[in-house]
Amino acid sequence: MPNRCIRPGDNPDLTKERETCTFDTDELAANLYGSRRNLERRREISQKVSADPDFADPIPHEFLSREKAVDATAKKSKVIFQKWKNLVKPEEMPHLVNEAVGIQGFPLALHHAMFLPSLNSQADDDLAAEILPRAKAYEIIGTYAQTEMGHGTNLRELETTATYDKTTQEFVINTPTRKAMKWWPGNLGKMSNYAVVCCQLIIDGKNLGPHNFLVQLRCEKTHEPLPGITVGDIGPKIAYNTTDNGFLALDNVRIPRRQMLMKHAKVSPDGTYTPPIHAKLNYGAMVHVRAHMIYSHGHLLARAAAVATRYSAVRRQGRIENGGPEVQILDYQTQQHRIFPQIARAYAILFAGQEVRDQYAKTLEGIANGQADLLPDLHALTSGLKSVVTFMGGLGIEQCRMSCGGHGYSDASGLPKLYGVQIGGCTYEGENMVMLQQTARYLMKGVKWAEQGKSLSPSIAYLGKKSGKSLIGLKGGDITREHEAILETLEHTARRLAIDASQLWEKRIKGGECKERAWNGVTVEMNRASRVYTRLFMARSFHRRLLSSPSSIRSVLSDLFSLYLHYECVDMAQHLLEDGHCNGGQIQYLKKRLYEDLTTLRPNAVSLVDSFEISDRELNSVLGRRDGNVYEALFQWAKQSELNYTDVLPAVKNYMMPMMEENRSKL
Ligand SMILES: CCCCCCCCCCCCCCC/C=C/C(=O)SCCNC(=O)CCNC(=O)[C@H](O)C(C)(C)COP(=O)(O)OP(=O)(O)OC[C@H]1O[C@@H](n2cnc3c(N)ncnc32)[C@H](O)[C@@H]1OP(=O)(O)O
Ligand SMILES: Cc1cc2nc3c(=O)[nH]c(=O)nc-3n(C[C@H](O)[C@H](O)[C@H](O)COP(=O)(O)OP(=O)(O)OC[C@H]3O[C@@H](n4cnc5c(N)ncnc54)[C@H](O)[C@@H]3O)c2cc1C
Repeated sequence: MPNRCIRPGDNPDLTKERETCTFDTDELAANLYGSRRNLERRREISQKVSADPDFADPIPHEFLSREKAVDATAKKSKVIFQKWKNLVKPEEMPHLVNEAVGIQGFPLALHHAMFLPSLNSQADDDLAAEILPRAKAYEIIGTYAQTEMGHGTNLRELETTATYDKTTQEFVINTPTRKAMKWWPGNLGKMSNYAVVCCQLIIDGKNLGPHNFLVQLRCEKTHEPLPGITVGDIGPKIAYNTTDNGFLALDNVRIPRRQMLMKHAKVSPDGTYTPPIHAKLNYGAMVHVRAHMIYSHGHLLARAAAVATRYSAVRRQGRIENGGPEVQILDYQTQQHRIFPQIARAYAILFAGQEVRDQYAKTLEGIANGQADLLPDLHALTSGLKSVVTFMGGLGIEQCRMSCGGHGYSDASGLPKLYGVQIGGCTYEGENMVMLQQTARYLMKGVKWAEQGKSLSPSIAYLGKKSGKSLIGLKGGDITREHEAILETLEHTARRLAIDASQLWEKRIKGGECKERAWNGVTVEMNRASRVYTRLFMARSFHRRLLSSPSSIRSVLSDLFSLYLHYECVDMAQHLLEDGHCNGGQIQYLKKRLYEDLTTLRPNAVSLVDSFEISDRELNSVLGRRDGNVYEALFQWAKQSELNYTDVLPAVKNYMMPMMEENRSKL
């Protein structure tokens, strides 16, 4: 079967891997990206970006100072949003940005991820008509400023105020304390001249909670901060260092009434407040990013898996049999056990990410027609997915990094940067432990609805089912039946954990604790239930994709799905065993199946990561390059280090040489 990545001059070990491929890599890539046409467009964009001299990097970003890297990124962003803007469709933009600029952020990241979505979904028609065309034409750059130095998670306690002044029909935006300064918003520090700012809405002394307001921060001509505005960059971070995450203080800055985002909640000129149809529609920009970040985080893990798999195919170290040749490290079972589950999880996350994006689009449609009934389900699902996927991705990338040995620690591998970017997602858009509790709240309601025989939405329909005994290992050799047996066991476990957590909570309440304190006493169990609910959704989503896949890739996807299920179950063995639903023998069976899966997938491992269709430029990894010629490339990469510009560094001349000289003269 053809792996279409083979080229003359490639590392022979990698070519051999590609020759053992049992499926059509283009078929799988087309399935992953939605169609042949999408795949071709993806390639076209990659090729055109590589050929465009405006995107050329004289030296890799890794060797640039932060300021120079920000500069290079801004320069390329201008090219994207002027020269390229009309050459790509909106849905192709993330790929173009990844190819051209990389993953550490760019001046318009928050403009796209949150500023435009907030305005689109929350500004009323008048404000939208005025500001959206300007924002879409990049006449202005905006961001989303919500988090403060003192509060990020607990939005109800944000301190920035927007006090309505009826006499002038203006809001007065104010930062009352040091810790009320906005802190963290991406592109706030230096790039944006506007922001959607989240403030407590105060009318006649009454606090009506967090609402969003459009605030101009900088002069459109000079880009200097406007009077009353203190704004700047918060400094270097683990990653995202080409993003100017910023601080902002507002000193009684006045804005017209109509700059409140009033599509849902409204304030009339006389100060009458009309609440939205759903209390949390103001939080819409966060739901937007949570719904989209699942897919982009799947891609980060896919990159790490691609680097680790390809490198492990070209790296030879040690022998499995005495007297045999040095083996490809990919032949070690431990290496396969480290890397193959990351390939499977990356596919699983990408599939789930695509489903949740569709669900988000349907929910938005409903809201546009005045119906927010799909929102609670979406909020629970995106909160759970966001938490599980970012944590899984971080662990996975770190496994991939370690699996590359010493070279994985070098920036040349691209893996440290991937890890830094990925783990940001555990924190932004709601800290993971907090968001899992949002999911748990929904599950607790679901448990009650199921007890009352009420109808349940598809994502929690399992709460209303009855458990049979686990058929894992008992259904014979049919792989389809085995998949179903495992999915049923996962359903049982997710249901059991939710019911157990609900009972623990109730017990504490009956014991005299108030609901909230009782909740805090069971949150570890609540979050467990949320994670398994989410992992069940991911498994179901992968299964749906397998069942709808064309026959040409069904077999390899089925192998991958088997590995995914067996790995997840072994990873969650404690939960499967805890209530006796599964026994020790069944866990042993799952482990045996997992080890078999590693062997089954081995000949297709490189081809499975080739189907992620990540160009060398986008991958930005010396170890993961498609041709596998890593050793020469490593040397060429290191030569670019600024420490190598001279043979004798000033640091050596000024300090080390005199020290050695002094010590020698003492002898
Ligand atoms: C060109 C390229 C374009 C690409 C676009 C895609 C980009 C993707 C990549 C992105 C790049 C990276 C960008 C990173 C940017 C990062 C930005 C940020 O981090 S912005 C700040 C994010 N901050 C947070 O997420 C704060 C977390 N906290 C909260 O969300 C809330 O405080 C809370 C939900 C934890 C609690 O809120 P609270 O008001 O106190 O509510 P309750 O807990 O009491 O809940 C009451 C009720 O409401 C429901 N609820 C809560 N939130 C929502 C919601 N968002 N939607 C629907 N429903 C919600 C909750 O479930 C309760 O329901 P109930 O029925 O009563 O149980
Ligand atoms: C890379 C990056 C980009 C960001 N971009 C933006 C942006 O563009 N715009 C913006 O507004 N913000 C942004 N943020 C801020 C981000 O949204 C917040 O940092 C995040 O929501 C977490 O809030 P926090 O910092 O207040 O954490 P805290 O809430 O202080 O968390 C600290 C600890 O307390 C725990 N904790 C807090 N509350 C609870 C609870 N109720 N139950 C149990 N445990 C709890 C948490 O689990 C965590 O362990 C960004 C942050 C990062 C890292």
